[in-house]
Amino acid sequence: MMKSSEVLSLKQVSKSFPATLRGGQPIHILQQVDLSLSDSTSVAITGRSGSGKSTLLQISAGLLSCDSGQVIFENRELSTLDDVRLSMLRCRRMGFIFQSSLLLDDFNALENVQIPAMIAGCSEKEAQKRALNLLQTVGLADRLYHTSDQLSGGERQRVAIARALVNEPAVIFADEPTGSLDERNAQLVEDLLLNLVAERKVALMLITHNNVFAARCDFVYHLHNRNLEVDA
Ligand SMILES: Nc1ncnc2c1ncn2[C@@H]1O[C@H](COP(=O)(O)OP(=O)(O)OP(=O)(O)O)[C@@H](O)[C@H]1O
Repeated sequence: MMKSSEVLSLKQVSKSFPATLRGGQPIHILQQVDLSLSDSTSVAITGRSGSGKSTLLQISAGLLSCDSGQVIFENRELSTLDDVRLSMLRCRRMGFIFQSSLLLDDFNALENVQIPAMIAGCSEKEAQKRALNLLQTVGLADRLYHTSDQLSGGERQRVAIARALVNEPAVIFADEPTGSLDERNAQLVEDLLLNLVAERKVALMLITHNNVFAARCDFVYHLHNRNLEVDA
């Protein structure tokens, strides 16, 4: 078996949000959280609504800063990077999938996948080649020229998966990727994501309320009382 290497590591990460009401107390969301994520590995984070799952994902991706602790991504501590470097790192090394696919309305499926590759520095030809290949992988070879409004919810989410992979990221952050899908499409997206982790040696951080999907991941953590507990 091939040895996997660490892609992302959180060390003693804490985060509070300031009180929104005058005189109120800050809300402590995360307290000294440790987490490690390696390539070809999937980690699911579950927890009740408001427990801090999305906050944890945003901190892991450098979209939000933590109050204390370290977030180390491919040997770089995110807090040491300026906004431009952080954006380039996100664009080139991280893929994102959210509950809603967030496709660009004025562009077709092929362009939606191709554009992030061009932003990352690929030539138009190379970007199109990658996009075509990925859209075939997610079963959308016959939907290349459909715009967002001409695609079903499940198809849009599969375009979002192809888009997340186009720059060959080290990690995919998926926040409730099946949350708005019916059972059949959710199953399709689950299978696709987990197969891609194995095939493309990518790491997956999955936030989900779906315990069955979570249980298919290599590790399952439950966010409770501001920290991660191993799900028994
Ligand atoms: N910018 C902010 N300012 C103040 N409070 C915030 C902010 N962002 C999130 N929160 C609060 O932090 C808590 C955790 O939010 P978060 O979105 O991380 O939870 P979650 O576990 O992902 O929830 P859900 O499952 O409902 O999506 C919530 O109580 C939320 O109201």
